[in-house]
Amino acid sequence: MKPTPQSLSGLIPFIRPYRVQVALAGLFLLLAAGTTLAFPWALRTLIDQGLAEQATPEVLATQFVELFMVAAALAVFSSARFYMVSWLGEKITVDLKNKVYAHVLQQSPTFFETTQSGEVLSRLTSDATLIQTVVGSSLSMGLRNAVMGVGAMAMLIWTNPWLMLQVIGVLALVVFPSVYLGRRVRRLSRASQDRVADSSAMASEVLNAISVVQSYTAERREALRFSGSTAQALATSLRRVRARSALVGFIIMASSAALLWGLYMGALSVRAGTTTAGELGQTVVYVVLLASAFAVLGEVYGDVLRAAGAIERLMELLHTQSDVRSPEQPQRAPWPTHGSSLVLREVSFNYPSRPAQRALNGLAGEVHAGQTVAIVGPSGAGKTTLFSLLMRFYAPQQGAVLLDGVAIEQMDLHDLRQRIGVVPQEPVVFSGTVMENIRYGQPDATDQAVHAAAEAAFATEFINELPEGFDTYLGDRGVRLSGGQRQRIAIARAILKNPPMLLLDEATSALDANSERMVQAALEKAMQGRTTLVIAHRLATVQRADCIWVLEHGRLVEQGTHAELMARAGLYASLAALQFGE
Ligand SMILES: Nc1ncnc2c1ncn2[C@@H]1O[C@H](COP(=O)(O)OP(=O)(O)OP(=O)(O)O)[C@@H](O)[C@H]1O
Repeated sequence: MKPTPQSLSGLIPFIRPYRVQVALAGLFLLLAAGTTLAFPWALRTLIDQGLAEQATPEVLATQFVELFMVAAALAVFSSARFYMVSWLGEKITVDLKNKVYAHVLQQSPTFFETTQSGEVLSRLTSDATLIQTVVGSSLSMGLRNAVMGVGAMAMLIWTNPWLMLQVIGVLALVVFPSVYLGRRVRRLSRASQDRVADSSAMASEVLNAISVVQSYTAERREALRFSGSTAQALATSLRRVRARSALVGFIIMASSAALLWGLYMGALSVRAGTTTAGELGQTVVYVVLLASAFAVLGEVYGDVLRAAGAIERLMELLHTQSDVRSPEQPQRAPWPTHGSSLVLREVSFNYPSRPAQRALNGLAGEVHAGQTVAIVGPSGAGKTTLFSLLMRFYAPQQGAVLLDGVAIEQMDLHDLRQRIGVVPQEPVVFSGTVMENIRYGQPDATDQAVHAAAEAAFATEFINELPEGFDTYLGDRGVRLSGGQRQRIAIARAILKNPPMLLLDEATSALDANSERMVQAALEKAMQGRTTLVIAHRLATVQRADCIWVLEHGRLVEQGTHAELMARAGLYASLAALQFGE
C-alpha cells in the first residue's frame, strides 16, 4: 500500500481537541503571509516616490519608517505563528504516542509473537518524530507558502496579467516532472522507514540478551548482522535521498528560469517606458515569492508524504484489535471469601501459530475453593499453557473455563485478572525501589500494607539488610537480587494484591537450603485462604497438595494425592522417581 497525503486525515481525531489553537495558528499564518505580500507594495512606493529626485529627506524617512512597520508586523505575526504551530506539533505527537503506547499495552500475546517490540519502539520514536516535524513545521511552511504563492499570483495578475500568463506557463513545466519524482520519493520513504524499524528490532533483541550474546562471544557476529541490516536501510534511504535531490534541483532550476524570464520582460518594459522602476521592483519580488513558494511546496510535499507513511504505520498499530477483549456486557461473579472455584470443561487449545498441534486436548477438571492443586507432567505437556488460558491471554478453541461460576470470556478482563495472582518461575523486578516493586501488586496500598506483605513473604529480613532497606533501588541500575530473593519479592507482590486465586510456577533451579526454606514458607503463607494452582517441581509441594493433576500431551491423564498416585505406579510414579528422587 502506498502512502498518500490522504493518510494525514488519520491525525484529525488528534487535532480536534485543539480547535482554538488551530484557528489561532491559521490566523497568524494568514496575517504573516499578508504582511509578506505588503512588502513589495511598500518597496514600490519607496522606489517610485522616496527615491524620486523631488522627494525630500522627510518623505524618504517616512517611507523607511513605513517599511519598518511592515517588517515589525511580519516579525510579530511570524513568531506567533511559529509558536502556535510548533506547540500543536508537540502536543499532537505526544497525544498520538501516548495513545499508541496505551493501545499496544493492551494487545494479547499473539500480537507480540508476530510484532517485535523493537519495531513498536521504532514506530513510537522515529515515526512520531517524523510526524512532529511535519505537523510542527513543514505543514505550516507549506500552508504559508501556499497562501503567499496564491497572493503573489493574484498581485501579479492584477498588476501585470500578460507577464503572469508567461510565468505560469514556465511554472507548469515544473509541476509535471515534480509529480513524477514525488511519486518515487513516496514509494521509497515507506521502504526506508521499514528498514530502520528492522534494524532497531534486531538491536533491541540482542541488547536484551546481551549476556547470552557475550557468553557465545557473538559480539562480532551480531555487530556484522546489525551493520548488514543498517546497510540495507542506508541503501534504501540513499535511493530516497537521490530522488529527492533530483526533485529539489529540478524545482530550483525551473523556478529560477521563471524568475529570470520575468526580470527580462520587466527590464524590457522599463526601457520602453511602459513600466516604472518601482513597478519592476515590486513585480520581481512577487515573482521571487511565487517561485520560492513553489520550491518550498515541492519540498514540503516530500515531507508530507514521508509523514503520511509514518501516520499509516502508527494507525495500523492503533487499529489492530486485540483478539482477547472484555465483552460488551460483562457478567459479574461474586467475590469469593475463601478462594476461587475453577471448572475446566473439555478445554482444547492450539496456539495460533501452530494450528496442527493441540497444546491442550479436552482438558477437564475441577478445583474447589481453597484447594491447592499441584500440576505435574513432562515438558511440553501444557502446564504453562493452562495458566495462560486461565488469565485469558489466549482463548480456547473448544470448551470453557469457569472461574467463580462464570465463563471467563463473559467476565471483564480487568475483573478476571484482578482475581488471579501470579508468581512466575522467573519473577520480574522492575527498575524502581523495593517498595515500588512490591506495591506493583496494588498501587494504592499503604506503606504498612507493603511492609506486612513483605513480612508474610519472609522478605523483611533481607530487605532490611539492603543498603537503603525498602528504598533500595532494584533492577537495571540498582542492587541485583538472588533468585530466591526475587521470588520472595514476587510473592510479596502477589500477597499484597490479595487475589482469591493464585497461580504459582515453582522455580526449577535449585536454591540453597536456607533460601529454599524461606521461599517455601513464603509460598505457604501466600496460599492461605486462597485457591492455588502450582506447577510443581518440589516434593514438598506435591506432598502437601490436596490433589495432583498429571498432564500429558494436553490431557489430564491421572489425578489424586501423592500417595494414591504413587500406589498406581503410572506416569506420576515414574515422573516422581525422576524429579523428586522418590
Ligand atoms: N507461544 C507459543 N506458540 C506456539 N506454541 C507454543 C507456545 N508456547 C508453548 N507452545 C507449545 O505448546 C506446547 C505446550 O507448552 P507448555 O509451555 O504449556 O508446556 P509445559 O508443560 O509448560 O512445559 P515445560 O514444563 O517445559 O515448561 C508445547 O508443545 C510448546 O512447544
